[in-house]
Amino acid sequence: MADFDTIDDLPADKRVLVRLDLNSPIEDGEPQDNRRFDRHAETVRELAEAGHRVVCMAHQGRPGRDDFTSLAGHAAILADHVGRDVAFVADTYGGEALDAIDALGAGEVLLLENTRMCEDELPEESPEEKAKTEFVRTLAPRFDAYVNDAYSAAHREHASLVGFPLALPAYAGRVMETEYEANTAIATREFDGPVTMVVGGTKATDVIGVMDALDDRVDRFLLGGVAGELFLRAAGHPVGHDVGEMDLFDEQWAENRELIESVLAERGDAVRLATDLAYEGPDGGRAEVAVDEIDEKTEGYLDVGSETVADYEPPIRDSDAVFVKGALGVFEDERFADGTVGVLEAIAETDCFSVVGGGDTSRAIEMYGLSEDDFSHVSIAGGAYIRALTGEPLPAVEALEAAAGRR
Ligand SMILES: Nc1ncnc2c1ncn2[C@@H]1O[C@H](COP(=O)(O)OP(=O)(O)O)[C@@H](O)[C@H]1O
Ligand SMILES: O=C(OP(=O)(O)O)[C@H](O)COP(=O)(O)O
Repeated sequence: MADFDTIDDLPADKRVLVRLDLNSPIEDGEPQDNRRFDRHAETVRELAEAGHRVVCMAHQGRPGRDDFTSLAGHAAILADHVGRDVAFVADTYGGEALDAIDALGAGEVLLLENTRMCEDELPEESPEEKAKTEFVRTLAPRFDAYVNDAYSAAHREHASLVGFPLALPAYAGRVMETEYEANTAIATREFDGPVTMVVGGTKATDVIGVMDALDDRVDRFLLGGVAGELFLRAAGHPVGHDVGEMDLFDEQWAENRELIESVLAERGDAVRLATDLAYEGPDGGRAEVAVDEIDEKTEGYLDVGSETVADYEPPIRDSDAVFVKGALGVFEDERFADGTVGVLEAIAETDCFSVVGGGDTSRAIEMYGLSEDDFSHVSIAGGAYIRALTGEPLPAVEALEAAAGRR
C-alpha cells in the first residue's frame, strides 16, 4: 500500500486543485479521445458529486512540438466523460484564471490552460524550488487541497506535480491510486520463464535509460519506432537521423548515443533490431525495404517491416511475461499499423503475463479491435510505468508521500 492520502481522506466542501494527465494524440490540431479522459473522469466526477469546487490542471505536448496545443478541445471531451459541464479558461494563473476560479460554485468543474504554457512549469527542479514559483504561490492560496491523479506524468519534477504538494494538503486521485498499486505490484513480480520487452514510440530518451536500468531483468528487447532506428544507427546502418522537417532523431541520438552503444556492447545478444522497415511508397501505399539494402536514409520510416513482425512473434509466444512500451510504428495510419498490431495480437493470443503501457500505445488496442481482457494490465502510463519497473522512485508520488508524512 502506498503511503499517501487519497480522496477518501479529503474533508467535504473544499476548493480542490486537481492535476490530471490529458496528454493526447493530436490530429489536425484537435485532441483525440483516449482512455486517459475516461479514467480521469472517474476522479473528477467523484469530487464534483461530493460538492467540491473542482479546478483541473493538465498539460499537452511539449513546447516546440506539433502536439503543443491549448486544452480548449480537451475540456469538451472531458465533459462528455464526466457527464457534466467542464468550463475552460485560456489562462494558467493570471487574472482571467483567478476570476474563473473564484466564480466557481459547489460541484462545478473548470479546466485551466495547458500548464506547459506557463514558464514556471517545465524546468525539472526539486519540490522546494517548484513550490517557490509564482505559479504555485499564486494559485495555492485559492485552494484548500491539491489532488494528483496524473500517475502517468509522475516521473517529471514539474511545478504542477511536485510544487503544490508542499503548499497544500495533498491527496492521490483514483487513477494515481490504482495505477500506483498495479505498477508497483508488477515491478516486484518474479517470472520463471523469459521476459520480453517491446520498445518503440517516439520518446527514445525515456525508454533507452530504462533498458539500461532493467539490465538482466529482461531477457530480450524487441525494438521498433524511434528507439529502434537509433539502435540501427548505432549498429552501423545509415538510418536513425532526421530527414526533411523531422525532429525526432538527431537530438535524441546526441542524448543517448553513448548509452545505446554501451547497451549494445553489454547486452547486444538481448537486443533484437528490425531487419526491414516500412515507408510511404511513390504510389502512396506501404512500401518495405530490407535494412541491409538501405544505403542512405531518404525516407521517413514509419513502421517495422513484415519480416521483422514475423521475427518478433516467436519470442513473444514463448515468453512468460511481455511488457510493451511504445508503438513499433505510426499505427494511427492503417498502412503503418502492422508492427504494433502484429505484436499486440501475438501477445493477446499467448497465455503470458502482459502489460501494455502508454497513452498512445494503449489506444491501439481499441482502434484495432483487440480486447483489453486479453492483456493482464493496460496502463495509461508509458514512461512512468516503465520507470516503476526499474524500482526507481517517481518524484510526484514521493511528493504525495512527503505531504502525508507532514500531517
Ligand atoms: N517510426 C516512427 N516515426 C514516428 N512516430 C512513430 C514511429 N513509431 C512509432 N511512432 C509513434 O509513437 C507514438 C507513441 O509514442 P510514445 O509517446 O513514445 O508512446 P506512448 O504514448 O505509448 O507512451 C505513436 O503515436 C506512434 O505514431
Ligand atoms: O504522455 C506522457 O507520457 P508517456 O508518453 O510516456 O505515457 C505524459 O503525459 C508525460 O509527458 P512528457 O513525456 O511530455 O513529459
